[in-house]
Amino acid sequence: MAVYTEVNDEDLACFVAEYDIGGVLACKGIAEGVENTNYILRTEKGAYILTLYEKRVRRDDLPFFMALMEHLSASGVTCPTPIRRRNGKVLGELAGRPAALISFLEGVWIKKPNVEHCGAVGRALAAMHNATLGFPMERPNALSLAGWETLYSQADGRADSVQAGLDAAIAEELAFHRAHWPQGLPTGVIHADLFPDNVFFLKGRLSGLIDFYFACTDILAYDVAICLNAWCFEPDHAYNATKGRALLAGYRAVRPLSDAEMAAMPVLARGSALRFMLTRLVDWLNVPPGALVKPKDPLEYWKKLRFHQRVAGPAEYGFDL
Ligand SMILES: Nc1ncnc2c1ncn2[C@@H]1O[C@H](COP(=O)(O)OP(=O)(O)OP(=O)(O)O)[C@@H](O)[C@H]1O
Ligand SMILES: N[C@@H](CCO)C(=O)O
Repeated sequence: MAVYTEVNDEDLACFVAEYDIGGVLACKGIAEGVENTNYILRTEKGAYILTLYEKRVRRDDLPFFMALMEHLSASGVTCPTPIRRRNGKVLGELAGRPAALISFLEGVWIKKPNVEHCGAVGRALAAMHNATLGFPMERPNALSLAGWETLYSQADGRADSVQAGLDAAIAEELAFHRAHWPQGLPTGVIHADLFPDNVFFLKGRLSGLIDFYFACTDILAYDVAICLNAWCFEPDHAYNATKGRALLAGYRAVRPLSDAEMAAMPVLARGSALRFMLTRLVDWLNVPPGALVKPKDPLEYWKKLRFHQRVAGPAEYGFDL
C-alpha cells in the first residue's frame, strides 16, 4: 500500500478549508500505487483523490502535471482534473509534502486485460497524443537514456544480488541503447506509465486514464512500446501477439504510425523494458523502512527485455504492417 506519509485530522481539516468543498466526512489511504501517497477523501460536496507527492516527483514538475490534466480534461480526454483552491491555485502543502486534490474518476482497473481492452487502450493512448499536440508546456523525460544510467548507478553494483550476472548484462544493455536509440521520430507529450492500473473501465468500456506523474515530452511511439510491455504479456511472461496486434490497430485507427516509428518498435520496447526494470530494481533494493508498500518485481521486466532482444523487426510482434 502506498501510504508513505500519514496525515493527522487537524492538518487535513486546515488543508480542506482552503477549498470550497465542504467539511471532511472520511479520508482513507489507498492500497494501490507505489509512487505517491494517495487518500480517498469524502467531503460534504463529493469524493476526491488527495495526493501527497513523494520522492520521485520533483516539485518544479508539478505545474506541468497539473496543467496537463486540465488541458486533457478540457480536450475531451477522460482523466482527473485538479481542484482549484479558494486562492485559484491547485497546489498546496500537507504534512510537509506538496499536495493536491484531484477529481475522482469512476471505474476500476482490469487485472487481466483481454484483447478488447488492449484495443481500447491503444485508441485512448492515440487520442491522448492527439489531444496534447496543442499543449504548450514541455518536460524533458528524466527517465530516458541519461536517467537510466543514473538509476543503474543507484543500484550500486547490487543487481547481482537479485540475479547472478545482472549487473554486467545491464551495463551491456545500456551500451546498446547509447548506440541505437532512435533519433528524429515524432515527439510530443507522452503518458509514460500507462499500465493497466492507470486505465479505468466501467461496464466494459474504457472510462478514463489516471496518474500523469511521469508524463513528459518524448518519442510518441515510445509510449506505444511502454503499453506493449505493460498490456501484451501473459503472467508467464509470454508475449501475446493477438493483444499486441489489437493494441497497435487501436492506436493506428486514431493516430497513424509511420514506417520509421514501426521499424523502431523493437528498440523502443527494449528500452521501455529496461526503464521499468531499473526503477523496479532501485525500489527493490531500497524499500523505505516502515513503508506499507510491496515493491514490484524487476525480473518481470528483465524477461520482457530478453524477449525484445531476440526480435528482429516489427513483424515478429504480429503487427499488421
Ligand atoms: N482520479 C482518481 N479517481 C479514482 N481513483 C483514483 C484516482 N487517482 C488515483 N486513484 C486510485 O489510487 C490508486 C493509486 O493512484 P496512482 O496510480 O496515481 O498512484 P501512484 O502511486 O502514482 O501509482 P503508480 O504506482 O501507478 O505510479 C489507483 O490505482 C486508484 O485506485
Ligand atoms: N508502472 C510502474 C510503477 C509506477 O512507476 C511499474 O509497474 O513498474
